Amino acid sequence: MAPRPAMSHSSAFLLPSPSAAAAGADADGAAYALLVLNQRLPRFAPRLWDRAQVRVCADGGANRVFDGMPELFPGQDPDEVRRRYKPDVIKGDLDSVRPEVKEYYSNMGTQIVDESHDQDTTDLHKCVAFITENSAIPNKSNLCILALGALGGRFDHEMGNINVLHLFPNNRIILLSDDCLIFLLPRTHTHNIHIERSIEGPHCGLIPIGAPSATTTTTGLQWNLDNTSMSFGGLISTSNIVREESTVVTITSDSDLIWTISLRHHS
Ligand SMILES: Nc1ncnc2c1ncn2[C@@H]1O[C@H](COP(=O)(O)OP(=O)(O)OP(=O)(O)O)[C@@H](O)[C@H]1O
Ligand SMILES: Cc1ncc(C[n+]2csc(CCO)c2C)c(N)n1
Repeated sequence: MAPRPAMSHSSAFLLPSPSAAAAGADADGAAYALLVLNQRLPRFAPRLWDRAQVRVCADGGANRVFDGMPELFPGQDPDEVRRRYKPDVIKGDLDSVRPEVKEYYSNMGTQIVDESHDQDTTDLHKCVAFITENSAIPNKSNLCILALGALGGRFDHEMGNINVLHLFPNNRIILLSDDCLIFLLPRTHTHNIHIERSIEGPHCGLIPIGAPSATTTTTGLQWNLDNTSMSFGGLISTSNIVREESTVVTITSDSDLIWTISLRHHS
């Protein structure tokens, strides 16, 4: 295979360290946009909210912020918590956000974008397009979109969410739940995935969802691939494990692949 440029990946945005918490950017210069979907908020939602430079709710995701943020701070006044976590934008076909939630945030200055005329793209798709097309968002070339609540729910929604990764292969988008994260590894690059052992692993998978792969090569895994082909109906790499001594997993493939890794529950 022709040599290809390297792309680095890190889940350091999930670390509880205060040094990573400088609003909007981390040590590598990555900037974050937070996208809240219509599923229960993961426990680390407030941490990611504080680190993001823009916060967008996909339709019913606004209900989850309204109801869920106060639940994550049980000793505190719910309205005070809600004022701290005000979305910048609520966007979608707006058939799931409750009227009183829409009004509450609208009165606080949240931008409400009604796209109910478009019944051919999902709310996640609409929100990713909004972020990538919005010229007011700085650091776009380093921007990583973190989508909360994208996994572990209805299977059609999950597949729609994974399709969005394939629709925007040139944007960094990470789908998250309480249990795992996933992102796309474009075939144009070789990938160096830095493993944050305190928060992720060891279980992982490498899956050719969009198209079969004729050749994939990895290092750092218990079951590495060595110029191996993968396809549905043949081999796909599930229930793999990051080797104990590996700080980096490397992956090169002729096809776009999905990388997934488990999240640890104490983080
Ligand atoms: N159960 C779920 N599993 C995974 N993702 C979900 C789930 N529910 C919602 N989402 C995500 O949150 C976004 C907003 O959800 P919402 O329920 O507001 O959408 P919706 O378009 O009204 O869904 P539908 O009409 O298909 O039920 C969806 O586009 C999807 O990306
Ligand atoms: C072939 C086909 N299948 C399903 C839908 C329905 N759909 C897809 S995205 C969406 C919006 C959800 O907020 C809806 C209703 C369609 N349009 N075309």
